[in-house]
Amino acid sequence: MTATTPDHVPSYIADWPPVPKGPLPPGPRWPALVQSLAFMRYRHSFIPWLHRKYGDVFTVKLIPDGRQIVMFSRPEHIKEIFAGDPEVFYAGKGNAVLGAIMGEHSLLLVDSAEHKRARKLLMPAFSPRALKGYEDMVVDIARSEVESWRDGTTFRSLDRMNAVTLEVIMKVVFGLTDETRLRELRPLLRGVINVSPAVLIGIGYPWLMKYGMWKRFVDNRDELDRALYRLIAERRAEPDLASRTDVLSQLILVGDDEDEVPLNDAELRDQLVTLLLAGHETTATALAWTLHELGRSREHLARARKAADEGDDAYLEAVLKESMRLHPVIPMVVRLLMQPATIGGTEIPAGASVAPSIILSHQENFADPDVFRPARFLDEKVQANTWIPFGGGVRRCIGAGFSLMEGVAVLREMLQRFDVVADEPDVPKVRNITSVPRHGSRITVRAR
Ligand code: HEM
Repeated sequence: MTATTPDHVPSYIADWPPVPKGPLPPGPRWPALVQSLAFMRYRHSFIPWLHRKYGDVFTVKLIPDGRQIVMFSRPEHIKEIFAGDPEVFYAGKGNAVLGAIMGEHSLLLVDSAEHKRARKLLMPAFSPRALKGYEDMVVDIARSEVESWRDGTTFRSLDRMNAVTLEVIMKVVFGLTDETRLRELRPLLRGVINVSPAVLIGIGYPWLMKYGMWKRFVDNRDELDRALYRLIAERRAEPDLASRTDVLSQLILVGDDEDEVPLNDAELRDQLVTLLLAGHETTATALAWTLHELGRSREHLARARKAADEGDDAYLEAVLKESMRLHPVIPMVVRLLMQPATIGGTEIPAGASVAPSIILSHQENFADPDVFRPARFLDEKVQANTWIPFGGGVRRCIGAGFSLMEGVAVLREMLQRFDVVADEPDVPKVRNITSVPRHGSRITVRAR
């Protein structure tokens, strides 16, 4: 906390522009705390309700300081936001609450020149060529998961998909193969992943860190950091570094042959934790929703099974995309305005945020929005800036291609061996920032 920050203001918003006072698009007049609770807990009904009541552009006010977020859902508005000047449309500042976990260098948290540099250094590890290099490892992980399943068993697919995507992060992103190391890291990583919103909000008040769940969080994070710094030092010393195909090895090498300062240890640590938190539960959730949809329809299952048998990855990718449309994992994308900006003819003052609503865009901009129809991503032209599960512009999810590659590999391995049945409908529940299936997307698997 800075010397001038009063005690009741969390440190992560201390350097934000002041909360604007001028007129903004309409929205509820309730206290910020009430709006925040509705927004966080009931977003799948609250946001469509706001849209029905106030129209295409509306404003909500959130804690801790009653700051306004102006929500948009029309493609032409979303386009303007994604194309906005990154010096004005900040994405990182809005994620500052995650700083205590992800670290100050995290790609998700930085803006401006720092973001440009980090993004440039990380991009090669997510290029189509790099993704091809990871695929065999992902297939092995998916295969060994599926081989552990028994005919006729019923389980929460979300839990199994979380286990798969955590293995993928540890082996493909961190490049760990040694079972002892994996055993050491797994609980530390889970401790960071399972951090509760109360811990996150409390992190803005450093004096709290000596107590209870905050102390446990800080101790776990510090132990994880020590393990990660050891891993980075060992990897730097690996004689076969240049030929390794994991993400960490590529991040260590990048910049070496260019006019760019390579990532230092603290930056590498922050990007590893960021990739873990941004890539693990999101992909698992998307897969769990996909299994839910396939499990509910014999017709879609049969078509996807055929695609798995024939190696028709394009169809499996369309299944994933349609599932992510119908069940957005992340509800919205936020940009904090550092200067006033005009979106769709409305001037929004500096200090407010603008946010394309993924939930609304995926409903309002598609025909028969409640129907699960993967073919819309193959036979029909999807209009730009309507399907936005990965955000857009210079901040678009760097792991989008990675997660689709991973999702297709898991579906292919699974569907070649098992059919899935989902007996009960599932509904979204908010878990931190992701919208997971409330009942974990329970499925029964039947050997083919
Ligand atoms: C279904 C899976 C995923 C979903 C739905 C998802 C969604 C998103 C969204 C909405 C954003 C913000 C984009 C914006 O502000 O415009 C984002 C950013 C990001 N995602 Fe993902 N993501 C997924 C998987 C992954 C994976 C697998 C990784 C890495 C292994 C990853 C790493 C990141 C990073 C580092 C950013 C920050 C990018 C930046 O600010 O430049 N994500 N993701």
